Amino acid sequence: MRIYKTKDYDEMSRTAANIISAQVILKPESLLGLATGSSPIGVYDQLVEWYKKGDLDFSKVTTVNLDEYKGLPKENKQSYYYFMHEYLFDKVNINVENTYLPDGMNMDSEAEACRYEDLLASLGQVDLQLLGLGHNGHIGFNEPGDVFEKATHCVDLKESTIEANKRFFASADDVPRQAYSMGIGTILKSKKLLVVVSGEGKAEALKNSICGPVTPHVPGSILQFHPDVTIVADEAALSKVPEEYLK
Ligand SMILES: N[C@@H]1[C@@H](O)[C@H](O)[C@@H](COP(=O)(O)O)O[C@@H]1O
Repeated sequence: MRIYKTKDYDEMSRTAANIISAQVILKPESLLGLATGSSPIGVYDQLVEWYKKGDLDFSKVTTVNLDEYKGLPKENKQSYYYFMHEYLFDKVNINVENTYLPDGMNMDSEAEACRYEDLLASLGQVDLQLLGLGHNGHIGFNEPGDVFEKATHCVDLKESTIEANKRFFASADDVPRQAYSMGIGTILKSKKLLVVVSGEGKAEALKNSICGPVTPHVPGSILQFHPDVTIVADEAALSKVPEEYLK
């Protein structure tokens, strides 16, 4: 596990964007795993800026997203489909036919989970998966629980996640109660994982993910078992991680 400590959110975003840029430059036909939430917005902004300068070409890139709210149509501004278009897909030269997310409007949970997992399998190994970390240690929408979910599944969101994400909605009542998410097993199949974490509010979850026991009660702790993980986090997020882990 490599850990890069940055001064703040902006430096975190630039550092992670550099890693993604290197991936796309070295392998233009990369399969990228993408994430949503406030953590990766700065990364996408930076990638768009470099694209506009002519430094990046996304024309051969394919993308898969970690998760999507169940029940939100694509045109809903809080859907992850909308988010990805707003922050990245509509701003770079990616072929949108090569961008994939779970279909939040498929109400048949089992069918949608199978469809997405099969689709992922058909696309092959993800070269680099970008991840954020939830306040309760979740990755994707894999909430703390008694088992690590292997494959894409429908998740009942925890109250703490609904609370954390309600800032994007008019009220907590508007936050969907369920979501589709890649499983922990799906995420671990990626060649590389790149995790961006910012702010004091994530310090406990990040410490538990890096230094704590590997347990499904802290889904992020599974990162310790992946052979190629890079964590880019700011000082505030790393404030509870002992120095010896940062060498
Ligand atoms: N499903 C997303 C996750 O993929 C994200 O990593 C997490 C953290 O979000 P944020 O970056 O906004 O703190 O929350 C959401 O629930």
